[in-house]
Amino acid sequence: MSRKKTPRSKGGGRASPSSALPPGQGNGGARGAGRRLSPELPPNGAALPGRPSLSNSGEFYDVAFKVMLVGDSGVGKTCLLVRFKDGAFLAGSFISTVGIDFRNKVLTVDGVKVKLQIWDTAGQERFRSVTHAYYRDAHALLLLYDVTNRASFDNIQAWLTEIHEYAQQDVVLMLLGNKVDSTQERVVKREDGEKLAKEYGVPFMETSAKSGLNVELAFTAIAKELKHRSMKLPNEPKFKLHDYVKKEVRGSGCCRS
Ligand SMILES: Nc1nc2c(ncn2[C@@H]2O[C@H](COP(=O)(O)OP(=O)(O)OP(=O)(O)O)[C@@H](O)[C@H]2O)c(=O)[nH]1
Repeated sequence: MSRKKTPRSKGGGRASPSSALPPGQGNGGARGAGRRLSPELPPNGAALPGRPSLSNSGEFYDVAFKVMLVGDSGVGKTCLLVRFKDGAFLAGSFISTVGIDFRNKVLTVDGVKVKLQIWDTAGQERFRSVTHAYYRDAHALLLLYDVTNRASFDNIQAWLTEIHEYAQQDVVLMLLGNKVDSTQERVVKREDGEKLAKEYGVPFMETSAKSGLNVELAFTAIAKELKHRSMKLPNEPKFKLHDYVKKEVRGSGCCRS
């Protein structure tokens, strides 16, 4: 993914929220004005039962969901996505996202191929009107703050207000405190994040796009929840996202990076 994320430079046009791509052509950013997303992502996220689709990376998937990364500028949304998608960390000078961009990744969840179409939004205020339009189609939102930036944590309430205003009522939401590798610069305690998450009833974990801590877990947990919601078998026990996160989450500890 290019660090300079302008709608034009990413491939010739910002994707419209109501625009669309044919099944299996969604990878690689908000390209191709006029192509629509909706056929690929039905409202409940499920693909047609028994008819796996083929993503443009050549991978088959059974269900597809749209996930959005939101939070203040600089909290690490792009880096989190790049870490998850490519296993790499974007170090160096910070170039802010312009508008919105996306990447696809197919995960196997309990034997089911789940495609996540992950939208990376610009955190800067001036792009809010662009990103608001995308909330309504999102099945899940990962809301990030930066543990080294108090303001990004204080702004979480405002983000939640925005989410309640623009996203679907049943959207899957998770709060992430990113950059926990920066132990010296940390100003937001883990307990503060936990308390806020509890107050709003959302699952919480701390992450590091730099070290990779809990990055895979955050996306896997979301994928599991969405898959269980859309494909629950009659006798299957209900998947409990909060419990799963609590059980699986790894602390940053002193030396894990
Ligand atoms: N130490 C550390 N730095 C990080 C981490 N994640 C991101 N960064 C750095 O933080 C800066 C901002 O990261 P981005 O991923 O571009 O932030 P963003 O949230 O996408 O910002 P916008 O595009 O403006 O919304 C970059 O310099 C990254 O290298 C992390 O986990 N640890």
